[in-house]
Amino acid sequence: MGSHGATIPPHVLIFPLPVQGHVNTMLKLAELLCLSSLDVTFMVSDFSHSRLLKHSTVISRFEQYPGFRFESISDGLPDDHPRAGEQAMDILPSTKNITGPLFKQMMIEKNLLSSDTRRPVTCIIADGVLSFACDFAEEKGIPLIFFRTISACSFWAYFCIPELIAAGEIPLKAGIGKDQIVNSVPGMEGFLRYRDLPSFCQVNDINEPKLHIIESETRQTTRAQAVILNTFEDLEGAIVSHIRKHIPRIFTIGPNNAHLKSRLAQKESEKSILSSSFWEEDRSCIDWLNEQPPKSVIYVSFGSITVVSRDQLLEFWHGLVNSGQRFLWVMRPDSIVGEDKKNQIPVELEEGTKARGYMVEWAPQEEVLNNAAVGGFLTHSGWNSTLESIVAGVPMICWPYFADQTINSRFVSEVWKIGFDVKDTCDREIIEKVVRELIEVRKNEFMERAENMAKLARKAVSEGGSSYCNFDGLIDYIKAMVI
Ligand SMILES: O=c1ccn([C@@H]2O[C@H](COP(=O)(O)OP(=O)(O)O[C@H]3O[C@H](CO)[C@@H](O)[C@H](O)[C@H]3O)[C@@H](O)[C@H]2O)c(=O)[nH]1
Ligand SMILES: C[C@H]1CC[C@@H]2C(C(=O)O)=CO[C@@H](O)[C@@H]21
Repeated sequence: MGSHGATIPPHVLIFPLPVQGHVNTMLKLAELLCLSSLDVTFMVSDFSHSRLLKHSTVISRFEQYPGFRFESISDGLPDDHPRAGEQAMDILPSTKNITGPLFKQMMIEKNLLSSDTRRPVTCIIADGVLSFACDFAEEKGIPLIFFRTISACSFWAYFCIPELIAAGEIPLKAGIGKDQIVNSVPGMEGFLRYRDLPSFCQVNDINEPKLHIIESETRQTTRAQAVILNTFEDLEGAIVSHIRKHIPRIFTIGPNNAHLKSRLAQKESEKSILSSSFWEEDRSCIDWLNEQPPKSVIYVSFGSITVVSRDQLLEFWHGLVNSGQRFLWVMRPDSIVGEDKKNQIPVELEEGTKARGYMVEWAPQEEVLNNAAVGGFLTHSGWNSTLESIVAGVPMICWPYFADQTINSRFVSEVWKIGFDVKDTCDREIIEKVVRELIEVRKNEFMERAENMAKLARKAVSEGGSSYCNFDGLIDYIKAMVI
């Protein structure tokens, strides 16, 4: 680096779990760091990289930041692995056992990614479920910050797994139903039921590997110098204060999508939404939405991992059609599982869809949620979808599939009161009823609360807001790491 060393910025390596939701939010963090003139290397799996090259705008988007680079590495899974449904969890052992050693080898061979113009990595921001990155950082003396991409409420529930086990609250005792209130997660007494715990905690066998992987990854968060959470104080401050007793240095900087928008607006640079999709976005749905009345459409999407059986699909479909409301439904090509998936669709559903519905394989979701025609979101309660809906002021119907989603949905319905939680059922009568309630019967009440929450989210990421200030603090902290 020679005599210019002092002027060369810090170099941050960002390493997400290679899953759509994680990559989306960490790419937004990457752009935020680039806007603060830091050098950034984004480590992505070969599989995600090829998807991003094919379907997203990341390459053209990041061309404007000379300090940005991609590196790609194997996620340890075969190319034809579904990376969805039941098998989504395979990514944790595969990254630990295969990606971990490859990462170490790459970092050593590439001199910690240094070059004539770049410092060796000065700070690693790793996904909070990639503890192998922390092993490497400790060995080399590189500061490491964990970014756990889930909600604070789900992180805190995971953090309390040892207490939940010690209190005999997991696994569920024989003869006790899933509506049993759980008391070992401080701050959630009284409203958290067993069925709301993150799905990996709802085990029959205490030796279930999923439970222990997630417990171990979560507890190892304390090894980091600091932790980033994609949330904001007005939303989850009370829960974050419990976590701060164990991890004092937490930067709540979210919602990341709104934060990036706010900083870009200040710089008066590129204002469009960064697309980091692994699937081709079908923009025809925006034309369709533009022809619908204000707040009349229920948007349906279950994210990048959820799969449904044909029976479940038909229940949702009947419910939506019978509700008489308009709907835009994202049906990922790989999201229907089971032997009978090619069976014919009943005529009444085809007709109901032609009359009031529109289907795509993947949508520009943030743009959809911000379209004036959208009045509700039937979601799997992935954390990005939840925050994107909050920012857009769109109330939700939650049908959580797995992981953190089961607790996010409880917070949506019982704490923030901006939607319904229909977890564990998708009966057509229930779907029909909640869609009507959200879009018609109790529309004003839900809209008012959702719009208030959206205002708080925007305030958090505006100059002087909690997330805005915390992000400035994060940048100072990363700069102070460079000697
Ligand atoms: O048609 C679509 C559907 C989704 N998205 C985007 O894809 C992302 C999906 O993220 P998320 O809602 O978080 O769902 P998953 O992809 O399922 O996310 C995984 O990662 C999240 C963050 O850790 C967790 O909260 C989830 O439980 C986990 O399944 C969001 O940014 C959406 O805007 C699109 O752009 N178009
Ligand atoms: C595949 C799942 C393993 C854990 C990850 C996660 C988390 O707890 O950080 C949330 O949902 C999934 O994306 C990941």
